[in-house]
Amino acid sequence: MIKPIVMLGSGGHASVLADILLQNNHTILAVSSLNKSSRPVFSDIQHFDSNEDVLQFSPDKVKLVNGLGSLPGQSLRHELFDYFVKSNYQFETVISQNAMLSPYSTIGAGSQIFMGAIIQTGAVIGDGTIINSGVIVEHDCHIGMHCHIAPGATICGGVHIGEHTHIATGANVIQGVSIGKHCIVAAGATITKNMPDNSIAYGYRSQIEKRS
Ligand SMILES: CC(=O)SCCNC(=O)CCNC(=O)[C@H](O)C(C)(C)COP(=O)(O)OP(=O)(O)OC[C@H]1O[C@@H](n2cnc3c(N)ncnc32)[C@H](O)[C@@H]1OP(=O)(O)O
Repeated sequence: MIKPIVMLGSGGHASVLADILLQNNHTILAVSSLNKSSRPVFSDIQHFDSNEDVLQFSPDKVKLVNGLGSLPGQSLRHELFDYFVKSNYQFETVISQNAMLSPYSTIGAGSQIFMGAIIQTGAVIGDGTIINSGVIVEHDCHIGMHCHIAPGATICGGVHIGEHTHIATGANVIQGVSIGKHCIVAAGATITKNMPDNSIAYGYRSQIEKRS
């Protein structure tokens, strides 16, 4: 049975998710966010102003969708994920009908694959990771949990990316590179060398630095 959805958050990221869910014929029972959204996609959906209100829905009866966006240095998104998983909730995996996924790719629980994304054969996407609009994840890439691959980034074949790493919009990562955990690849950067955990890289001929 397809369980109805409770959405956490109602900002821009949540609205894209709601759009995909409705196109995929899901029912969104409620949205939880501090302020009631004026976005049309949420207009007919019940609103709660606290995440505590979500607990009134039994974990057996609903699935959650993590509608919080993710930018470098922010941790609320995965903290919320961990809090609700500890309370026995499951997060729905959201995949746009307009994404192209190889049947030989593996998509982790609660991950989100947006319009125009391409995920090739042998690729593995970790739990809770966002593959945003127009991202290319080439064959045999391994992307860890709670990463965000932002719009238009290209990850070439066989790349490994550790958990909680942000690959910003328009970045390019060449084939075979390893990027550690908690890294940031800045918007438009080109990565040609391995990056250690907790490092950041900027620019066309990317300088890799320790994160402060
Ligand atoms: C649907 C959606 O919208 S999802 C959102 C997707 N968005 C992203 O992925 C963007 C993520 N953010 C980035 O990539 C940012 O560039 C970051 C986080 C890496 C850097 O941000 P900050 O550390 O705040 O840099 P800040 O804005 O303070 O700039 C510091 C300097 O670096 C420069 N700089 C910042 N980002 C970059 C970049 N990507 N490439 C080159 N230079 C940069 C700035 O111009 C500035 O230079 P200046 O000192 O000469 O003026």
